[in-house]
Amino acid sequence: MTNAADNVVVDIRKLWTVFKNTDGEQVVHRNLDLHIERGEVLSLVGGSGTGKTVLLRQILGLQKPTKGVVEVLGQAPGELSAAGAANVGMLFQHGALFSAFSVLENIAFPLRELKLLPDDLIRHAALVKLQMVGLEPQHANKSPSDLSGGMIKRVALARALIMDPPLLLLDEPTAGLDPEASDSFCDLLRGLHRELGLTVVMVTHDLDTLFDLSTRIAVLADQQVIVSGTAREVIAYPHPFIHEYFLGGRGQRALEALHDKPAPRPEAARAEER
Ligand SMILES: Nc1ncnc2c1ncn2[C@@H]1O[C@H](COP(=O)(O)OP(=O)(O)OP(=O)(O)O)[C@@H](O)[C@H]1O
Repeated sequence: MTNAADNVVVDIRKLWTVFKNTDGEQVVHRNLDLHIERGEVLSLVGGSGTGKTVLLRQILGLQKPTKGVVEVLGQAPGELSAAGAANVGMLFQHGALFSAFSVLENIAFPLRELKLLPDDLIRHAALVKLQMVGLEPQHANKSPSDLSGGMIKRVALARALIMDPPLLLLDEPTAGLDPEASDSFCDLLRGLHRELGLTVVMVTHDLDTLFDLSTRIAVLADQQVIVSGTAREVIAYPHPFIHEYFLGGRGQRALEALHDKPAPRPEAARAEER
């Protein structure tokens, strides 16, 4: 029988994040707990400055907690070996492609940096990922400047997936995309989550993306996760931020769309039913 703890991909316990600035100390996270299980698409929402991006950076190992524990698959992310760092893929908000590199060189970059595989294998792996994100082989030699916003996101996603990470972090995945490109990128993410059995942690301000992809939503306010659950559970929680965020005009419109379709569910739960 599988122990519930074996399924925990991200384990955050009693996390404190404190920055020293000109006005003194700023406490961003106070005793924050968050556990994310295999197969979840966990979305972080919260007001500006509540520490969503800092939390993603801590899961990626780019920033250390002031106090407390952040573990990915049982290890502190900052202490992972180069091969262990392959456990986490990150899609940055603006794609963050290298402009001097071709599409294929961008996708291959993390694998090339590892210096473990010969060039032809790296090229093959990058071409597989190009196809996986819905791009054609003829896009391989293009420069990022020749691509649309939607295509840049796809290339950045292919690069984030090049090492086959079990955990994918998404920072505003649909920001800057028009509604059609945004829907199509959500469809791609949903398909990859299902097919690859990924665990996903996402920060988004876009309510359509939030409701479309999340299996669980965690709300950051008052330096903590004040509630986490399905969209319906979170919206029912009495807190001024939640009221303003979800029940304002924008939230109401997204909610009406939500009522028309079934809630997304974790891939792990679906797999157990098979
Ligand atoms: N390296 C740093 N040094 C000092 N302060 C920082 C640092 N990184 C983040 N902060 C501060 O921590 C707070 C949380 O930042 P963060 O970027 O995580 O917010 P956020 O929830 O992602 O906000 P937004 O939704 O506006 O992007 C902000 O007040 C920010 O100025």
